[in-house]
Amino acid sequence: MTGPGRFIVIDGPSGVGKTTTTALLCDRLAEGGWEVVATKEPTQSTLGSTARYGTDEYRGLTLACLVAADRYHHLEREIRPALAVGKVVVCDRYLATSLVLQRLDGVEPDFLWAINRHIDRPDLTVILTGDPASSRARAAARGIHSRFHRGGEDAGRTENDLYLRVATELSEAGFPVLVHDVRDHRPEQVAAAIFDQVRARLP
Ligand SMILES: Nc1ncnc2c1ncn2[C@@H]1O[C@H](COP(=O)(O)OP(=O)(O)O)[C@@H](O)[C@H]1O
Ligand SMILES: Cc1cn([C@H]2C[C@H](O)[C@@H](COP(=O)(O)OP(=O)(O)O)O2)c(=O)[nH]c1=O
Repeated sequence: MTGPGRFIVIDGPSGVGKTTTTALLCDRLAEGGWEVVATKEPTQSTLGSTARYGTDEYRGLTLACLVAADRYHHLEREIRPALAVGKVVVCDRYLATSLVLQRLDGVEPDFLWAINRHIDRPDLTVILTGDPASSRARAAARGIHSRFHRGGEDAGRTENDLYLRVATELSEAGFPVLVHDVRDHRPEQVAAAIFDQVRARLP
């Protein structure tokens, strides 16, 4: 339960279109009269910036705990207060990112679940998947600051496959999950498809 508001997460591989989709989805929700908060992880706090720009310095268990700490801070300071007053919170990256990237970093899933045990369960987690070559190329064109996203198409395929596995894992843990393959669809088409699913969960 997340209070009177609704908590929606958009997650998936780097370059797949999370940020673009989040913005378009928020526009549609706002047009529909909902009060919307668009947010992302890592956050812009000191903890979040350290995680986002520190993936060469911080690794494995250290990075896993850092992003989990940023997540709890995010929940306390931003997400829960917005949900408490009935807003729709749309968050770009959340638990699924940790289950994928920290696992690629050698951290055991049990540990990841344990340190994330007290986070809020989103009303819907949307996992975007797509052609790994396209996603990696878009991420590269935009500029890459993360150690996890420097690999080429093969690394992109591994990341994409792991998101599919994590989608199943989240479902089995009781998280409502929607997997959406972006294919060669335009961002507006992706947002429209997701909007219908999100709207069905709104008050
Ligand atoms: N469906 C799409 N088709 C073509 N280009 C896209 C699509 N979605 C996003 N892009 C472009 O790809 C790049 C990465 O998108 P972005 O939303 O930042 O991805 P992410 O947040 O998942 O890393 C951006 O330049 C964006 O304009
Ligand atoms: C939320 C999160 C981020 N991170 C780190 C590593 C990621 O590469 C980075 C995400 O940075 P970000 O700038 O969001 O990447 P992109 O623009 O490609 O979506 O933050 C984790 O390692 N685990 C997490 O759970």
